[in-house]
Amino acid sequence: MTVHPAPTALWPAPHASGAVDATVHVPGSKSVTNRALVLAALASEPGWLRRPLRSRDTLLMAGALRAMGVGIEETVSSASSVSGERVTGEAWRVLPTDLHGPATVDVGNAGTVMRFLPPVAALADGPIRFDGDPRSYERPLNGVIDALRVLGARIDDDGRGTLPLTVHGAGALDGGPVEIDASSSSQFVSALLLSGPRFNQGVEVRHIGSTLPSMPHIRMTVDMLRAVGAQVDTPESGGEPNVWRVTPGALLGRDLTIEPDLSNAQPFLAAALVTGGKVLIPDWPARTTQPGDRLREIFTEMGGSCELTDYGLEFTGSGAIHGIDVDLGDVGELTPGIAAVAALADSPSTLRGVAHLRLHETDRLAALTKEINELGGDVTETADGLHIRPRALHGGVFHTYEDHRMATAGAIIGLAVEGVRIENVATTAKTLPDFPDLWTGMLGAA
Ligand SMILES: O=C(O)C1=C[C@@H](OP(=O)(O)O)[C@@H](O)[C@H](O)C1
Ligand SMILES: C=C(OP(=O)(O)O)C(=O)O
Repeated sequence: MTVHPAPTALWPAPHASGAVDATVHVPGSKSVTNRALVLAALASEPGWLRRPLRSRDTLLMAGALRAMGVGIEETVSSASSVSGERVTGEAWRVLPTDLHGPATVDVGNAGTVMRFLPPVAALADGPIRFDGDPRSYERPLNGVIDALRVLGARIDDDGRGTLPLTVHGAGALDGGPVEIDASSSSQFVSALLLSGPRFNQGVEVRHIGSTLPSMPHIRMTVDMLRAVGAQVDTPESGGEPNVWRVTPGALLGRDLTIEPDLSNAQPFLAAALVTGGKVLIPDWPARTTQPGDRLREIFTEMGGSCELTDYGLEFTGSGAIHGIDVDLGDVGELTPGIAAVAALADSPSTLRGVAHLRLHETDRLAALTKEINELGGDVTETADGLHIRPRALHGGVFHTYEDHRMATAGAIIGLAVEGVRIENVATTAKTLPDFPDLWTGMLGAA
């Protein structure tokens, strides 16, 4: 069993003594696993998730669905990997049921749980109370709460548009058309679409805000809905801009093998870039809606090169790291890792389009600025991102603010800067509990 440091412990981030050369098996995608759990729970027949991510966010999702009556059995099974190999791993069998309360849901600080489940709870029979970490009280939920009320749900909250709240499920929801401003989180749109097939009239979601972040995650929702038999009309399929329509209907139970989490592959690819080494990520999908796929292009522009084969993605650093000017609005969750690499580059970087990161696990723009600058860096916040002017950095404590991606960003810097100590590396358990072991394993292989 892996022993992780106590939450407040300082983890000495390993310094790379040479170029890394490693194969890293990255566990399943958080975003795919949590969507697959919701869709399987709403289906009209049992389904399978193979190689699901087992982390805090996905266990909270599974726990919440179980609390509403869904059966989720954890077994070990054999399945085909993306590259066609037979691999043995965990599998979850999901047994849908009539959802019911009373139940209490702990969302932790998982955006996917706090946004995707209130619409599910509206379909349950009985009260479902939602609560979570202190930070979950600060993350916006108004888009989901207001929309559900328009669609016919009864919700008790304290009027701030955040947790805690109770959804008084009536066993069914009218559904129909609704307008929302999803500029603070794409998860508002995904949440309403995922449960939409089970609403009496389906749902028509019209986004009326100025910007809409994380479009690949909305495409992931649409693709996964279609894969379980839902009919979804989107702007991309000839519909109106910013309007998504889901037709009411039963969902199929599927047998789904979960892709590796490409955003969690980021620190390992960054290690190849920073050390001028080589990292192979098996099972990188040839086609995916995961935002992490953009790393092939972004990290290539920053100095690396990559080759996608049937086996996976091989990423090679050249020894040089270049700055970048990039809009990350579509792929905001990649920002901390890109900022870390940019702080080590040979030219300045501008990261744009990510104002909504101030409402993520922590205010990521403030946290990255403070922590990189405390190591001697020169980062300034802009209205919608960061300016990063690389400078020689020194060791010190890198605080993580209970944000998994801050911890992995600090580890990237630690590869190149001696004496970086990460506060609470255990926070990576949100999506990648094995991070410390995978990281030292990668370096041990160097
Ligand atoms: O739907 C999803 O699975 C996610 C959507 C994005 O949220 P935002 O649109 O709130 O950034 C992303 O940052 C988050 O990590 C996962
Ligand atoms: C923003 C993130 O998570 P969440 O699903 O909690 O929004 C993230 O993982 O970077």
